[in-house]
Amino acid sequence: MDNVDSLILKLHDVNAVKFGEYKLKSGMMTPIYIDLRVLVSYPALMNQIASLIYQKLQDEGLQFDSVCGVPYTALPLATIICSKHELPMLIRRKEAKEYGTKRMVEGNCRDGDICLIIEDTVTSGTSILETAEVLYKEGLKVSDSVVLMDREQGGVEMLASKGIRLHPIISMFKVLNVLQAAGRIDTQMAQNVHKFIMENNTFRYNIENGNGVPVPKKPCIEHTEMSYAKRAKLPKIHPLASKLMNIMEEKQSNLCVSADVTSSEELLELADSLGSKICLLKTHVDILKDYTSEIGQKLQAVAEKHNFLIFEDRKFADIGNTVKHQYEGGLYQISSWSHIVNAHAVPGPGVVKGLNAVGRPLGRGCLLIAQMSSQGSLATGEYTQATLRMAEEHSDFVMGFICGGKITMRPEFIHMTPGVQLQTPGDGLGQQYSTPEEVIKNKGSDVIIVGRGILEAPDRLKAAEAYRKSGWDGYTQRLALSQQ
Ligand SMILES: O=c1ccn([C@@H]2O[C@H](COP(=O)(O)O)[C@@H](O)[C@H]2O)c(=O)[nH]1
Repeated sequence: MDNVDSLILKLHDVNAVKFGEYKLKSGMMTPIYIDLRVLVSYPALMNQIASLIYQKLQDEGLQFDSVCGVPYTALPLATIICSKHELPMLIRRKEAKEYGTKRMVEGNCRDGDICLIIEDTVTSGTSILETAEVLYKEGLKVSDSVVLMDREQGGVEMLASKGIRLHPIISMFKVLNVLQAAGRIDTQMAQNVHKFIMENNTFRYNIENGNGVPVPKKPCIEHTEMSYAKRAKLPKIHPLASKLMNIMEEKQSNLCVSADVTSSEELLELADSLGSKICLLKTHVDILKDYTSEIGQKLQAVAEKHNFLIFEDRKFADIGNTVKHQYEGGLYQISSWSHIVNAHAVPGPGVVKGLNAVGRPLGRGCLLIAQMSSQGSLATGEYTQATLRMAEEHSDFVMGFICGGKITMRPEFIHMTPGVQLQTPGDGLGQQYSTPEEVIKNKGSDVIIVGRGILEAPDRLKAAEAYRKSGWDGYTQRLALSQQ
């Protein structure tokens, strides 16, 4: 068990994480409450948390002149860190003294100094912002803040809109997964809390200017549709998802061609001839009868020429150590040429950790298979929900999903849907088809994955254009509908 997992269990033991009906600072009722004020009674826990926070600011390479803990819970944590590592500390007063200097900040500081803010729990981010505003009045700058628990309800986005990067250590989804895995809460409870978090974001994006406006008093449950271009700029988006969304907007294409051909020559020819119509090319490299190691490099050159990304549909599904080898080595050396790969969630988070170890240093991304297009697929219901939680916990590498339609309201994740054809309902082998309009406009997916609808057409280029147009029309209509 890693450090964070054991900490979550200890926090649950001391009642710092509780389930029930509680009221937040904003007035919002919540089924999960994080109460870290009890920590002062547990010095060993205080030290463990202070070490984790210090580790985080080291890992992120944060530069600062002083540290300030948001009063009151984070104050002793900041004190432990500053005392142990001999860092200058500032104390923000909550109320001015009636006498003496009447300063709101205690400690020595110079104009222009950078102050790092430490917080215990973030919901909307307003407590950190209030502290930053007091520090600004003293001439200090605040660019970063580290928080132990992020309730994932819009704090990161709200602070980013005010120029403060928030670095969370533990997400609410991590808490739910660890407690569920340890049998401390049941699936029903995990699902209820998950749903509450997803539906109660305190930050609403302003469609007009792409900036956000905090709405701390009123939960935002009506999720407005954002353009791919706006989503590409979100602070928590995976860099590859951002790149893909920019490509989609630029080429007006949400079409991924599934290049299920068996000769390398045909694969390269297909990539080159359809390149201008697509945002993504999906491969099954193991069906090529004549694969050689140059194919990957040649495909990359075509991808650069036409500005699309490559997605090897490898569907990894083994333990972390094995998928690491499968991704990096063997005949295909997939990590060296494919921007995106996908994985089943069935082995548990180890599969993502293994792929992450190879792919993240190379700037690669991963899609989790949350649902499948084939008849009788077992990837439904609780499995899909658990996949979603796994993605949320590993969003530094997981950029989205293979799914039948939108499965999360989080705009950072990209949804890609296979089983798309304009005419046929199925292929007699279990494949089930929907139209681009159904998938993009009605079901809220982002990318259509089309294989035989294009490959078996008499004129592949003409067919690709028909699918591109149909997918793009679905998207523009969806945007228009959400703004009515
Ligand atoms: O659920 C899934 C996951 C992946 N696929 C893949 O997409 C293409 C679909 O090809 P069509 O010719 O358009 O049916 C194919 O490569 C599958 O392996 C899927 O269909 N469903």
